Amino acid sequence: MTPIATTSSPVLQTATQNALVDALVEQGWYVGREVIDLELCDALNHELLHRAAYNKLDEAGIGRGKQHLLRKDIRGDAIHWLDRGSAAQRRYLDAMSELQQALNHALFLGLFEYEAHFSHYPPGAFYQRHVDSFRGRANRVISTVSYLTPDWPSDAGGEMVIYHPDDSSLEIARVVPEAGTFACFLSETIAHEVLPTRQSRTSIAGWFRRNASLGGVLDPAR
Ligand SMILES: O=C(O)CCC(=O)C(=O)O
Ligand SMILES: [Fe+2]
Repeated sequence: MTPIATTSSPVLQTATQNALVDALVEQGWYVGREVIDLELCDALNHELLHRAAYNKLDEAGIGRGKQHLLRKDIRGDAIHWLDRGSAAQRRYLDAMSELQQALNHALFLGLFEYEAHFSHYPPGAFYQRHVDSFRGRANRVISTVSYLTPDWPSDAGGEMVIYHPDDSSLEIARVVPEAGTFACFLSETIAHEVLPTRQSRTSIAGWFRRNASLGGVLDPAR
């Protein structure tokens, strides 16, 4: 009889974590293909598509707290914040907290929290060029994106463009949003955008944060 496996394979291999840390230090960004466990991507993808089909997503906006605005001309995705509500979410968030420890250990970043949301971009949706954190209010320190759609066709659009940290008009990478691919970059310095997608596009965007609360004013996560 085959013994039943008691441990599942790691979501992010140690070698991947090491390569990621090196790339962040050297260039401020990392992209790896086939690095997130595909079974996990599949489970997360189904959860997100189910929510999309039953209208259980919120239209995404820009800005946080009281400055939150809906701007379809800037971003067209619909989201759901991860809440540990499924085994797949828990496995993903546990892997991100392992990555948080590795980043803190190697880079002394003092990251203390991770927030993440599912994103569904319907056909035609995009997210214009932006940075995820504003200088001087560096609560979001490192951005992560995991892609969930299997077999992304080469003519489907929806790539994430990464721009040069010193020249935000200079394109340095184009990331195909295919299941298994994981991207990670410095939230304050790396501008990026999502090109218009021609088919439904699924992902999880997340941020390792530092606490930026000042003078007793609570810094809202969202
Ligand atoms: O989905 C992506 O490729 C990037 C999404 C993004 O930039 C964001 O949600 O801030
Ligand atoms: Fe972003």
